[in-house]
Amino acid sequence: MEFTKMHGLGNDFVVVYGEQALPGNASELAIELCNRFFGIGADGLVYILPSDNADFKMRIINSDGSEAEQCGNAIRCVAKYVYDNRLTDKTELTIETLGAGVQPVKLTTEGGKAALVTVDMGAPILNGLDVPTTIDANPVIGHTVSVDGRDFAFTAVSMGNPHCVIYVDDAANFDLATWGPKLEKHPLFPRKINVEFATVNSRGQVDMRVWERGAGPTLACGTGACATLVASVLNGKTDRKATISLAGGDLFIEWDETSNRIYMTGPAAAVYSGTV
Ligand SMILES: N[C@@H](CCC[C@H](N)C(=O)O)C(=O)O
Repeated sequence: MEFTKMHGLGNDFVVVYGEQALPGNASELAIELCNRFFGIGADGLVYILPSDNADFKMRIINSDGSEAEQCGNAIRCVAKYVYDNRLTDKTELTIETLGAGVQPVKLTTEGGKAALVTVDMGAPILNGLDVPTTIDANPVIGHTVSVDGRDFAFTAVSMGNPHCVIYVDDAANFDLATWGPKLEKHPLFPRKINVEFATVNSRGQVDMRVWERGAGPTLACGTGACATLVASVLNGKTDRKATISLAGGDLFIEWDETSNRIYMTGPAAAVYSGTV
C-alpha cells in the first residue's frame, strides 16, 4: 500500500490515494498505521477517493479507528496532494466530506506546488441537539460541564464534527492530559467531542490547545480553530476574523457575516512517501 505522510501544522496523517472506496478494514488499518511505536505514526488515516459530486472525496479515520465527519487540517493536505501530484490543475476545487458536505477550496502556489490553502468550511451548527450535545438550546453558550469536582463553562459548535470550547487562563500550559479525555467522553456529548481550551489575547488573536476525539492531544485542529473563532464571536471576545495560534502554528479564520460561512486559511506539507 502506497502512502504519503502529510501534516497541517503538525496534525499529521497517513494519506492514501488510488482506492475506489474506503476499504472494509479501514478502522483496523488506521489503528495499526497510526501507531507511533509499531506503525508509521499519525493522528489519522486519510483516503482520497473519487466523488460523484465534487472533484475529490475525503474520508478520515482517527488514530483510534473511529471515523470523523470532517477534518480541517486533512482537507488542506488533500488539496495539496491532488495539486502537487498533478491529479488536478485547478487552484479552485471542491472536496466532498462525510459530514460537512462539499467544500470549496482555493490554493495559492509557489514553484508549481500548493502553498497556502483556504477552505470554505461552511456554516457552523449551533443547535445543541445537532452538535450533538444533550442540551436543547440554540446556541449552547456558557453551559457547565462538571468532571471530577471541577466545573467548566463551554460553548458547543459543530463544524460537521462536534466541538466544545472552554476558556482558560493559560491555554498553552493547560493540563490537557488530565481533563481532555474526561471531557471527550462526558455523557453530555453523545458522539463524544473534540475539546478546545482557549485563551483570548486580543480581539484578533487566540491561543488554543486541543484534545481531539479519537486522537488525543494533537498539535493543531482546523475544525477546532474554526469552532474557537465561532465561540469567541458568540461570547463577544473577538472580531469575526482572528488568528488562532496552536501548538503547531497559526491558522487564520474568518466567519463571514453575510454568508454565515467560515473560511480557514493555513499551510499543508508533505513529508515523505513510502510503501507499507
Ligand atoms: N484534526 C482535525 C479533526 C479530526 C477529526 C476529529 N478528531 C474528530 O473526531 O472529529 C482537524 O484539523 O479538524
